[in-house]
Amino acid sequence: MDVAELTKRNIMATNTPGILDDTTADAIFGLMLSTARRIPELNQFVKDGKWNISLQPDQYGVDVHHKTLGIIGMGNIGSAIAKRANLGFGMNILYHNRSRNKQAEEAYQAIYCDLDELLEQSDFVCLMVPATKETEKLMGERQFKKMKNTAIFINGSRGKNVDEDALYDALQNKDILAAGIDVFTEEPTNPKNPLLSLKNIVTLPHIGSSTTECEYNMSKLAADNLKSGLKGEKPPSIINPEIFGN
Ligand SMILES: NC(=O)C1=CN([C@@H]2O[C@H](COP(=O)(O)OP(=O)(O)OC[C@H]3O[C@@H](n4cnc5c(N)ncnc54)[C@H](OP(=O)(O)O)[C@@H]3O)[C@@H](O)[C@H]2O)C=CC1
Ligand SMILES: O=CC(=O)O
Repeated sequence: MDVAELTKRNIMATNTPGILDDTTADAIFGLMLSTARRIPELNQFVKDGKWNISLQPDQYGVDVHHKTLGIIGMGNIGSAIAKRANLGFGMNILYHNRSRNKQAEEAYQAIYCDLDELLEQSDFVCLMVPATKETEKLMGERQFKKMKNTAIFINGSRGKNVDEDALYDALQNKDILAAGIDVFTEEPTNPKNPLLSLKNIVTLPHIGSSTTECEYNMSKLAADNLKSGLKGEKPPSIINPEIFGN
């Protein structure tokens, strides 16, 4: 939304913050586990009736626990991912924002890094920044080349934040081990998207907040916002409260 323009025209803008943080973090952490342990691929292997000898080394996944997770965008959802990773899986947390997140540093021993340092040191890189002019194609050829070739890239943010051609090349050339993505540049993605032809990527149809409970809670808050707005009252989660004056 162009909030500045809405404010100029005295139009209320609302959203549903907070409600989806844990639900989205569950989905993105699940994507990370699925990619590292190759769960969708091995699920298919069993269902296709191919499990007739013991698993071969070329089917092994990689560990998640005690590895280093780099979170680009340590905000609400990034912090919920860091909580799961650090307190649940004993992972070391690196993060990059434009500003420091002292709360995450204290609660999850997260270490602030510049972007290149994070990319070079992380076993998992998880992108959780908003889509802005500044973050468009934040992950491109140069950034994928900085990552370890044993590392896994996860995008739980917005498709536009990644150069999909560069991601394809990085996966195809084995510059990185694998990727898990919940979001695409164009959604729904074209079934001919070259990324879908690769074995070392796990894809989801933007399911971050898609649980029965979370969708209900978001709808309810959206309805509460609308009801207040229609009565001329300040909605519970208004983005531009300045239109009500101080
Ligand atoms: N997959 C899904 O279903 C969902 C995806 N999302 C996506 O996740 C995004 C993050 O959500 P949420 O955690 O709630 O947002 P927050 O605003 O809480 O966090 C965003 C973080 O990104 C950082 N950031 C912003 N711009 C930059 C930049 N240019 N460079 C580095 N860091 C930056 C911010 O820190 P600082 O300002 O200090 O830079 C902040 O820590 C959403 O914008 C949305 O696109 C959200 C919900 C569900
Ligand atoms: O990506 C989903 C959202 O709610 O934002």
